[in-house]
Amino acid sequence: MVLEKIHKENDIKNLSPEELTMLADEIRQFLIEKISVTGGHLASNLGVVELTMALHLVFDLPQDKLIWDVGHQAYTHKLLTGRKAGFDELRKYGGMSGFPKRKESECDAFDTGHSSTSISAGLGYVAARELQGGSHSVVSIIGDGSMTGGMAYEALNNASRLKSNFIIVLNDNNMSISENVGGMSQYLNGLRTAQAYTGLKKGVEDTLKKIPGKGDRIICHMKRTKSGIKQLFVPGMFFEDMGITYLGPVDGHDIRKLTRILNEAKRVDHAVLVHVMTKKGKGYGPAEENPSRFHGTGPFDIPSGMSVGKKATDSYTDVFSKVLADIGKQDEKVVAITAAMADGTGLARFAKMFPQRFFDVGIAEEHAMTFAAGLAAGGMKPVFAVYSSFLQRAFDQTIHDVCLQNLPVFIAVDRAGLVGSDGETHQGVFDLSFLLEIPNLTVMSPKNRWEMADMVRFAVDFPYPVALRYPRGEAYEGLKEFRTPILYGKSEVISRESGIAILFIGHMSGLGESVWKAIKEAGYHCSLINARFAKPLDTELIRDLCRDHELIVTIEENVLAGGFGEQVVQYVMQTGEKTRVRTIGISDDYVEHGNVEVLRKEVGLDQETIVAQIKEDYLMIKED
Ligand SMILES: Cc1ncc(C[n+]2csc(CCOP(=O)(O)OP(=O)(O)O)c2C)c(N)n1
Ligand SMILES: CC(=O)[C@@H](O)[C@H](O)COP(=O)(O)O
Ligand SMILES: [Mg+2]
Repeated sequence: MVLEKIHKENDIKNLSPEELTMLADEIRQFLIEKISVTGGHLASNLGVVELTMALHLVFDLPQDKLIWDVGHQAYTHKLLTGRKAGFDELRKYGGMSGFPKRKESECDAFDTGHSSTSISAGLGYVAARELQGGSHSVVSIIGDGSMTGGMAYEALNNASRLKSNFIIVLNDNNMSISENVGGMSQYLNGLRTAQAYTGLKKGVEDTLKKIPGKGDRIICHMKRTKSGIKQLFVPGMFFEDMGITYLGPVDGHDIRKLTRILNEAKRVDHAVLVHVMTKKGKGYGPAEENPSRFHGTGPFDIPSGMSVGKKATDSYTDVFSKVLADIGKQDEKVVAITAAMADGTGLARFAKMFPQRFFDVGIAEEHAMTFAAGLAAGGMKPVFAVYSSFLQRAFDQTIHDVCLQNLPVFIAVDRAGLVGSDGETHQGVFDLSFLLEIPNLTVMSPKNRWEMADMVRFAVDFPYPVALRYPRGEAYEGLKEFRTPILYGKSEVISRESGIAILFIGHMSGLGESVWKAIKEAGYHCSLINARFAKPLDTELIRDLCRDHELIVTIEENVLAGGFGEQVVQYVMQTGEKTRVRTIGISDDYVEHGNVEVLRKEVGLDQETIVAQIKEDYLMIKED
């Protein structure tokens, strides 16, 4: 096995050309076997095996810096930098991350998880090198999907003025998670197909050259003109016109060609973009046929590609997807927007049924939010479905474009709460904090699958900005018997007693219910309340609880700072009531990757910890 010769970075440089070919095959086999067990981002990784090998052959790590965009495609990089053993524990709690992590290896130059950051980070590294007089290479590797994100263009705009080498590798597989969209994607397509005209170009150039005295001038003029024919002579004009040298396109599965072009790129004394064409899912039939399905996958059966494990009941996303599609049939004003997450958010169903009213804007959350605001101002009912952690990108637009104008945009905040194996970059644990501070915005969250359906209907018709937050995974099926209509700003009383009150928000329902049962079994009086709205707070109910409860316990899967519980604390303090409030949530830290149940226990969002805390608090209250 050639892979066994790789123990650390740069070991790959000792291999013969034949061994390199064998290594590429072995890496693919290794990734397929490991990911079929642990799950992970398979298709993107299979696509960049040779590209990563070439980068490791040409550059010296850790001195040279490789910056991976998103970072979901860095598995081969991990393998080539001595982390083979980590794949058994990939994305598990305490195990190896699925993304580059500086704390994991000095060969990981920059932490990522969200898209379109690599060119900015690379430029920062270049500026630091210039200021400190270094001579190492800096290489940002960005996919064509990530090139739809605004940050990439902001960075390119800056990169054009560089006076020293900076290499941008554009890994173009013609795919985002789903099919890539938009003008840049079309442009790259054009460059790929222009490749086919190389022979024609050469022929035209040769013929023109033969015109005595004038041929060279004509060619020169054509290269300078703005006309479309220039494309024939200067591929990558878009980049070239910005002052960024364009090299390629090159076959991303040919190690020899890749190393040659990367060495060429190293010699450029300013920013240079190397256009590499790869195949997402390369080397594994089911992933080549359906790269979207294998973009991020759970465990699967290798021969068939079928998922293994139990078929989950409907997730919150499934409920959202079905109800929205249903609403779409009745209300032609409803339009749906995604920032490149049609499958993940469940909007693919709506897209299929109402293609005219569906917009995939690319990985452009900021634009998506303002686009939704425009749609609302123009008389439509926009629903922007977005993962909680990616919504962080659109914070200003939520305030400036949506809420300041009080426009009826429905923000469907998926993956709110702990998401699990993607880790720190993807945990949706900040949205309550950054949404609750925004005037005019209503924030709600459902306790179970039925309430999810009711809330989607409520939110679509709500005439002002509204965010509906719900988690990744199976929708809770408990508390089914409680289904009172959703009333603006009103919570739902599940059990009203005295003494201790448990006030949960959204999917903390199951945990809240079990804590409530345990507290009652321990002999305490205890009320159980489903908050439903994090904003506005149901102040009437809270005031009422304060009359005969000594302790209110809030439970949320969000950071405590600025979260739901803090709003309750603040309100109770302002009323001057003596009731104590204990806030349960995530403390001031990032939560790493791992199974969600394990993570909940780690952060203290589990029955045992909460019950112990309540007993301790209550005892203290009684002693006072
Ligand atoms: C800000 C942000 N929005 C959405 C995502 C989800 N996401 C992860 S990878 C990906 C597609 C990236 O496409 P590309 O860069 O072409 O890489 P490929 O998977 O094709 O290798 C998307 C949309 C993200 N990581 N960050
Ligand atoms: C890398 C990335 O950002 C996405 O692929 C993400 O991992 C998808 O997460 P879900 O599995 O929750 O859809
Ligand atoms: Mg791509």
